[in-house]
Amino acid sequence: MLVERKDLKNAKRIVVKVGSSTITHANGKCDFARIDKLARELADWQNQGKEMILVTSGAVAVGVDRLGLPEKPKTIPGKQAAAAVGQGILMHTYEKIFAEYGQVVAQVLLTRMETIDRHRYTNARNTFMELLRQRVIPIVNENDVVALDELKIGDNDNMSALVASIVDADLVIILSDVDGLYTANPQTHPDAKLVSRVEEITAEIEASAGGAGSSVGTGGMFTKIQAAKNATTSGINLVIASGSEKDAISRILEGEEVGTLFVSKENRLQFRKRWLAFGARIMGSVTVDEGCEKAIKKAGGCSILPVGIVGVQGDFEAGNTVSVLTKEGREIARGLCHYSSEELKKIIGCQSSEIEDRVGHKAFDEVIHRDDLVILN
Ligand SMILES: Nc1ncnc2c1ncn2[C@@H]1O[C@H](COP(=O)(O)OP(=O)(O)O)[C@@H](O)[C@H]1O
Ligand SMILES: N[C@@H](CCC(=O)OP(=O)(O)O)C(=O)O
Repeated sequence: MLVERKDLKNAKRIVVKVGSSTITHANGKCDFARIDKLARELADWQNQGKEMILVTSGAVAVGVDRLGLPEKPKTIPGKQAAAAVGQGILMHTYEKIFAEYGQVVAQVLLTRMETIDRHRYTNARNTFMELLRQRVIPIVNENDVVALDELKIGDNDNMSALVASIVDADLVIILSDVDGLYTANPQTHPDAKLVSRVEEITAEIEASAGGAGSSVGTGGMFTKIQAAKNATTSGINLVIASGSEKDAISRILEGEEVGTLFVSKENRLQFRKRWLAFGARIMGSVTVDEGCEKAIKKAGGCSILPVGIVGVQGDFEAGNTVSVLTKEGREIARGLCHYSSEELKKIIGCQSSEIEDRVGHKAFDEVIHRDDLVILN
């Protein structure tokens, strides 16, 4: 069933991305009024039980201003130095303003490594989940200071889709200096029309997306379309709207027709399970006993606990995908394993309460959580 605007009211976990142009004035100084409104809206929705995550750009722009540079540096070290200066100012500003609304925030700096390396991916996910559990709003940016060129995500539009997939968000809202996707770049085509709904990202839509419209923006509409593609394929809806539009976040979450909605086609769980079943690289296997086999196969399904495991094969890391085998060696399921093969060998057949003593830490009670488990026919 295709998503309608009113369905966005049900979004529980929401990633909001703001571009440099949204939170800074044209001269690169912080736009406090805008940041204040943003923080107030996010804190208010958080108070109503939603889980909000902010992805914010602006470190370079703010750093350029603080360093008194005439323009954005062209060299990588120049940009990294500006980001190092600006990121602190950005966080200081958010921390102060969110504190006024009684909202605790956390800085999360990510690089592309967190997508490539499943161990880091899992670690990042665990940290996000813990922050959300403690009702903290994570404030995310790329770790520009250390991200090397080839290991850079490069833009926060793609970062917002990535964060949404890491935390299994329901919705991404990208706030920009433009009020959505137009049929052509509105800066060069004044008669271009706003598109309010996109069900399929066609070649024509991709062609209509040009580069950054402002001197501080990075990817323009192009990277927003890339983000929309990633999010919607992963089963996550995405809206692009204007950061200067009054109460844009609230109006979107109330189901109003604001900006452009990119509709997710796939059911998120199905997509993840499909990926697990057919896309992921199988790095090893765990053998389970009959009781465990029955438990994971019954309707609703159970997670795999250490007590049901009788064997571990291969050499894999926490976060890798593994096969689940019967004692006869038949593959009955695949799933994302929370523990490495080395750790698993220490907890075979034991109670979850013993994990910490045997492994030295306990990230999860489950070896494979049922949400990360696909049962094969
Ligand atoms: N088809 C399009 N529809 C809307 N905006 C577009 C389109 N093609 C290019 N753009 C440009 O993309 C800009 C938004 O991207 P950008 O400047 O990077 O903002 P941000 O800092 O929010 O990421 C708009 O101001 C606009 O000039
Ligand atoms: N990480 C960079 C921003 C990169 C980026 O995507 O910028 P923007 O196009 O303004 O969202 C920074 O904080 O300056």
